[in-house]
Amino acid sequence: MSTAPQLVVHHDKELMAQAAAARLITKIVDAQASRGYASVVLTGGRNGNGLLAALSSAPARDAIDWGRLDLWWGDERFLPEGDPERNVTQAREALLDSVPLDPHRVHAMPASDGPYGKDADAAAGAYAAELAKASGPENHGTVPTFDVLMLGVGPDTHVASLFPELPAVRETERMVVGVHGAPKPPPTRISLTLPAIRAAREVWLLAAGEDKAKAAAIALSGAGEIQAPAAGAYGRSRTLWLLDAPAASQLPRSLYPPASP
Ligand SMILES: O=C1O[C@H](COP(=O)(O)O)[C@@H](O)[C@H](O)[C@H]1O
Repeated sequence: MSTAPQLVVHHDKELMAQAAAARLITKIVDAQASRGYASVVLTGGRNGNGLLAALSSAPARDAIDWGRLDLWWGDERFLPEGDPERNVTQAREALLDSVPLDPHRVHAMPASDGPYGKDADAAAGAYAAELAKASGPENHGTVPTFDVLMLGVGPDTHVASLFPELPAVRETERMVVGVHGAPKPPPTRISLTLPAIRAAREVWLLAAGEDKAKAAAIALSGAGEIQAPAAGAYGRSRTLWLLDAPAASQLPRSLYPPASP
């Protein structure tokens, strides 16, 4: 069942990143207190990396027990290990290299020079198997019930590597797929599918900057998920759109009324 999107609009992207980082710290600490561990799905892109950089400089970051945190990725650009355009490389630079994570709990998606070579579909299958292995009886299927799954929203409404109208956004069975012919470079990618995204307790969509305004307005105005993949991303218990004012500037007034005088 879909959860209705809730919106939080911050003044600018720096404030949005800091507030989202603080929100994430609280979620992780709460999950670790109640269950012993937390699981988070990271996103690439400017907004996702901005959040990680803000988390890196947040004084409260050490409230997290980094050794009991599982990290997964929503998508990856299928490039060689260490390529500066890989989402995991950027996440390592922004935060991961500076905190004491358990390497066994950092589940990066395969690289194009890894065990599956250039076969993105085989690499996607392997990641699906890794997710299935981590999914216990308390979960709902072949992916763990992530505490928080974050998604950057592209200017074309793509989320993860689910681009409008491409086969990956139509996938209903597989949890992870190889993506071919993506309109944003690189063309070959690996992505969680909408059914995998919807396994998360909370899905947070991050949209900052004027170039995201149209995408946010389309996705939040009843568009279909094939044409606007962001419209199909929701969590089991919460769907949260975290925006800055420029990204919220084209939202219908019913969703984001002007501030009271
Ligand atoms: O290529 C990607 O783009 C999206 C959005 O990135 P942004 O820079 O426009 O915020 C990102 O969410 C995705 O993970 C990434 O692979």
